[in-house]
Amino acid sequence: MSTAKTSPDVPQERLFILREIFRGRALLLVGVMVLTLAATSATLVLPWTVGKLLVAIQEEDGYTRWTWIMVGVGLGAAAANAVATYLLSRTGHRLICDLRVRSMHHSLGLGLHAARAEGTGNLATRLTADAAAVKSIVDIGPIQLPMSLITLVGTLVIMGLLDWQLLLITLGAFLAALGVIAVVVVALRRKYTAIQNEVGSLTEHFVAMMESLTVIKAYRAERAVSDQLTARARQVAAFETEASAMEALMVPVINLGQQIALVAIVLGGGARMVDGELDLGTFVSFLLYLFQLAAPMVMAMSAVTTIQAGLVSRKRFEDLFALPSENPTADTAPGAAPKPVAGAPAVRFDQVDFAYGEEPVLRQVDLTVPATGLTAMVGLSGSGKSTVLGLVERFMDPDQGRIEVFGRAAAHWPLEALRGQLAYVDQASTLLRDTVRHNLTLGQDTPADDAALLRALRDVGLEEEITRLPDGLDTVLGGAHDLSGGQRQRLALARASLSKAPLVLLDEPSSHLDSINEVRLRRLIDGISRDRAVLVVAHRISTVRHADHVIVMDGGRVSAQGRHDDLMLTSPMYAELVQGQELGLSEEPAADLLTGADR
Ligand SMILES: Nc1ncnc2c1ncn2[C@@H]1O[C@H](COP(=O)(O)OP(=O)(O)OP(=O)(O)O)[C@@H](O)[C@H]1O
Repeated sequence: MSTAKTSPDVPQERLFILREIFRGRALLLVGVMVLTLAATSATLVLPWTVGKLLVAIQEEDGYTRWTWIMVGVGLGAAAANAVATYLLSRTGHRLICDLRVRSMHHSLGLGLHAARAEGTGNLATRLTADAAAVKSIVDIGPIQLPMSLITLVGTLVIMGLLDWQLLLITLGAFLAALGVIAVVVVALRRKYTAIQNEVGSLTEHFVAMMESLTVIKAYRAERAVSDQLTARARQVAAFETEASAMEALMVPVINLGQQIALVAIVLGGGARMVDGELDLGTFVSFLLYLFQLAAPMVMAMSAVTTIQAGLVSRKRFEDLFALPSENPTADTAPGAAPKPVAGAPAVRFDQVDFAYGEEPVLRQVDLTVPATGLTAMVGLSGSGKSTVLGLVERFMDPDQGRIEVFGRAAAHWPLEALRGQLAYVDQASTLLRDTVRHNLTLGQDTPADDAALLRALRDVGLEEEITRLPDGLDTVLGGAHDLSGGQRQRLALARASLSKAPLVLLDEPSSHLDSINEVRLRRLIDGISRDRAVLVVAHRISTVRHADHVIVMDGGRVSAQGRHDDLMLTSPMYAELVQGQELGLSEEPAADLLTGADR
């Protein structure tokens, strides 16, 4: 089955943020809870101590003691709150670091199709905006929310104990406000989802455009591209403004509820005080609790809205982790030794069909690449040549048919072992933004020494150019010291030549090479193919003329296979390709230009 178009039913793993941060840290959880409770209790007790202080002042007895108690309670609450917040924040940073590491690890393990579909920018947003939003759940969830809820409930209980009739009046005044807030919270969740998706999409587009900066500048498209990005940024801003409008409703609605309650209580409570049913201390304490009621409500509301945004980001992490990774040991028979079968061809395709989407790209492809020697694959652009290489690498799996690598079904090779048999130069000659040395030794268990690296560079005519770089082999490529297209291609070839892999896959390795370097390349390939298999995709017939075996692709099918001379007689398609190429080419275009040393 093709991994390109199917998304297997991967059970979505829930990410329990709080469970993750407290896993194995029970003591920390207990500590945070005790501190939070202490801070909340102190806040709750404070207005009661004010009442006591008032009475003490009235009775001129013990007010110094109550003043000290008030100061102690206030300082204690502040200290407990600060320590709990610090402990939690420190743990939160660890969680975010773990989440980032897990995201990067999972992104690197994704199949190529899934990674491309998700998009670089969108994946990068997980490390930035999404991680920050999840962190806010940690900062707020275990402290601000419980503290505000405990304070709220505790305040209501104390108010009820002070005077239940006044409490009923208070609740009535706040009821309508809470109804409005519930509706707003639900709507906000939807808005935050839209915002975070749109931010991911904006980042994705921005990264893609920055990667195409050369072309954008060459075609003076900065304004047009900037307009496109601006439209997306405005869409984000529009969503954010709508969310802000909803958030802005919350505090005034709570304040309105509080003011209505205040008027009702001053009227009701005042009348009862005049009648002597209510003493001054209780009335003042009740009023203080009423004023204190709005703060935990606002705190709880702001915690709920921030947590909503964090939960949307948590879902985005869950979605990422649910994307299927490449299966490193798909279908591997237990105990199967990942070794090539002696005497088997390097590659064999048997009736292979493949499609990236609906439209078939390869149809009933049968081909063989011998275990040693040079096999060339030719065909018009879009005929499926790179797709064949991608299937050998198992970047995708075929829809139908069987692919064997060194005598074993590709699907039965553990992925690492399979790719250990292959050296690959992709069409873009991709290099890492890293040193020349790391680029050359990529994937080598024991990195080759400098002498071997320089020899490989000499073989592709790059030794002098690399040693001239400011840090030689340790120069970082891609920043201030970039290479030309042809130099990149030659460096990628040197990397492949340094690999000990028994099968070398080259996707148009000469497209950027001048005639001198093309001759060098041909010699390099001849050398490698003496005792290994080389499968080269090439448009230049000069590269394939000497091949031991030629595969001709046409519209996703193998139209012919054989030696050059035979194909010239039997394959009109091949003959046409060769004639088209020969118009402007001599047999050995620039062999004479090579210096004695090069030869
Ligand atoms: N990642 C992809 N997603 C969808 N379709 C793709 C993808 N890669 C290639 N194709 C399509 O598959 C077909 C074969 O592409 P492929 O790159 O294998 O051809 P090719 O023979 O190597 O072409 P060229 O010589 O131009 O490099 C083309 O029609 C192409 O549009």
